Amino acid sequence: MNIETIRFKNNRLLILDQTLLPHKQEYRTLKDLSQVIEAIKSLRVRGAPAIGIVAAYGLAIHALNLKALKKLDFVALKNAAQQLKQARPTAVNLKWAIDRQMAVIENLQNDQDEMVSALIHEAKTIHDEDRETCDKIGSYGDALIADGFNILTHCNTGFLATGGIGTALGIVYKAAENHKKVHVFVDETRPVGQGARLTFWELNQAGIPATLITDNMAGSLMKEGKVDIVITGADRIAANGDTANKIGTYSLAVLAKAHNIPFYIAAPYSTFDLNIDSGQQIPIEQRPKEEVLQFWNIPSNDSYQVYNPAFDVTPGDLINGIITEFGIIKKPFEKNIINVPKQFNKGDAT
Ligand SMILES: CSC[C@H]1O[C@H](OP(=O)(O)O)[C@H](O)[C@@H]1O
Repeated sequence: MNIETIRFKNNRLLILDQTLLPHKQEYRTLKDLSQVIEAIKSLRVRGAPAIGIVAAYGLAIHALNLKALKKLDFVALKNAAQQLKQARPTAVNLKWAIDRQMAVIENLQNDQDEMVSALIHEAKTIHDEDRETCDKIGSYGDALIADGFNILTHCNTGFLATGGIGTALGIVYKAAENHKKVHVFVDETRPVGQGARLTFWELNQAGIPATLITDNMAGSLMKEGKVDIVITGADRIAANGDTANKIGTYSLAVLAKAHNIPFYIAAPYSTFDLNIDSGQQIPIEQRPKEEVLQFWNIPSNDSYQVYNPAFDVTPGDLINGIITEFGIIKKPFEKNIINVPKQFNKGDAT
């Protein structure tokens, strides 16, 4: 796939504007901090790893702009970092990437040029690492995919959501690359339609067989025995394996359990938040009511009640395993998640 989701060249940050897909492929230059924050909030760029990467570049762009105005100092960058972290509360990759950026300039506060080049370099490193991480997740996850499998997935977890081939969808790409005949049931993923607009588009671009379904069809497909495995992405994973992901993921996990279908999460280790013990502590983003109303062309009204959480939390006991760049983490998650970097050497997928 040679479509670039995020491009940083000659100190310019461009993103493929995902709010226009699949109808238009248009790049948008993000020239300053407010444009980066707007792009993240409005889902022009979205997907846990992708928003972390763009936020990291965004802080570097902000440092360049401040330097040109002779206003660059550590405190100004700390304020900007806080604003970026608040752009979307659930995906921990955003906080993780920004904290990484702030850590690299912690001891460079007296040298503006050093701070700028360190921020640019670290953002590029985060981007390159994610590209490699996606490849590893794809390879480990491919071990779960048999020839002829029907895979059901939710939301978008492909190259549009990451710095590489993707997480859950990256596994589909790897399986296809390894000449496995796979087919994907794509949940449309209301209300924003990341599945219908983005995943369905990615898979058709790649020539991988895909069938678009509405979210309420998943259960009957499973009952008819048409789904071999469910794999989704994640936005934040607690130390006990409880996982926040796009709204509707929990329903899929319950349905998969009821039909004895394997349910896996695919995510980079940067999506784990070991500061929280369980999913109850994961902040869930509440999004504007208009996202639901506009689908039916219902004009917004202050008196209308609309419930629109962007994510839900799937308890670890409904998850068969978590596919990461270190391998597939199995239960007991409480024990195995914290030991991941030590426990898994390359190729130790279990
Ligand atoms: C690899 S992307 C992870 C995650 O991000 C998406 O959320 P959003 O489209 O709101 O950014 C979705 O939950 C994906 O599973």
